[in-house]
Amino acid sequence: MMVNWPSPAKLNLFLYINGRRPDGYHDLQTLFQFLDYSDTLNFILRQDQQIRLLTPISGVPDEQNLIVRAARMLQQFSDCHLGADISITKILPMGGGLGGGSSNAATVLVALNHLWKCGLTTEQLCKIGLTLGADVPVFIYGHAAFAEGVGEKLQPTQPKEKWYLVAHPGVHIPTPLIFNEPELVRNTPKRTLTTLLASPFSNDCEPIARKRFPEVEQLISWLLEYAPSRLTGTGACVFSEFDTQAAAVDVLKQAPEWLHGFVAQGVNTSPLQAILSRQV
Ligand SMILES: C[C@@](CO)(OP(=O)(O)O)[C@H](O)COP(=O)(O)OP(=O)(O)OC[C@H]1O[C@@H](n2ccc(N)nc2=O)[C@H](O)[C@@H]1O
Ligand SMILES: Nc1ncnc2c1ncn2[C@@H]1O[C@H](COP(=O)(O)OP(=O)(O)O)[C@@H](O)[C@H]1O
Repeated sequence: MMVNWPSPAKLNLFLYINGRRPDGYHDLQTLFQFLDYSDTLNFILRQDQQIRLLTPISGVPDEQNLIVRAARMLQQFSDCHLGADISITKILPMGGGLGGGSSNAATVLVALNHLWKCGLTTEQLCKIGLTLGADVPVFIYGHAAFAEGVGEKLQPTQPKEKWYLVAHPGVHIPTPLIFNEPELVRNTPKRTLTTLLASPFSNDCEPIARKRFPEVEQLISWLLEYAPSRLTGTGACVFSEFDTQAAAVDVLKQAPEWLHGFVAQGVNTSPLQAILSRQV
């Protein structure tokens, strides 16, 4: 039987930038939660070592696609002699701060580690994943988490599983553009998780995204009339939080034509984790 492997989105429920490291990367404190809204991957094993992506993603050459890169990395680190034909049904907007690319890489690492019987531990997979992107480890880890460092120091948490209206302003914000911005606040003091959870949540990247991208400003201003709303990651997506699905759907129904979005629930166990535990 062919198994569908989910590759969920994430939200950064809060994101604070505490400093810049000598290598140029930024030290963060962020709260990751998954969305029950996922791309879907399928794998057909090959007896040769070829990795083929049967459903190329427009604008992303296969050699740069995190799906292909993750599979090759796993082959290298596990000394595996098998290959795979991989296909993806993509529903997550790309470059939107929902972590779709990182999530795809994580699903490939977790699924092929299982299907190829490589036997790598979660820690080993996270180490490989981190070389592909700062957000990959949390998707492998599979639990909502408070993250520090560049996102690799993870501590499980249980934020409330609210309903979200997630909206895309239609602009692409490259992650490096935000991190290279001179006006970015980089000196938010580090706080304990207990303090952070008791304080109002915000995102240090949001003021820059709103200032540089009028579409983001327009979107957040509109949503704030209805519910608490923030940027996720470095953008460009914005999420509004609701206690019920009906309340979120209701606001989406009232939205102007230019607002493109979807409604999904925040979940503390990744849909990928849920499938994996059913496999073993
Ligand atoms: C900040 C977050 C929060 O989730 O933003 P989103 O990308 O999800 O919006 C992520 O950690 C992003 O992770 P990811 O998108 O994987 O970033 P990477 O590919 O590793 O890095 C892209 C570029 O962003 C900058 N970068 C990234 C992460 C970080 N902590 N500090 C940085 O300065 C670096 O210039 C790096 O070359
Ligand atoms: N499988 C993939 N899915 C999405 N994007 C990918 C993939 N492989 C490589 N990329 C590249 O990674 C970039 C960031 O994608 P994504 O992870 O969706 O955004 P973000 O990090 O903003 O949440 C894309 O613009 C694309 O060029």
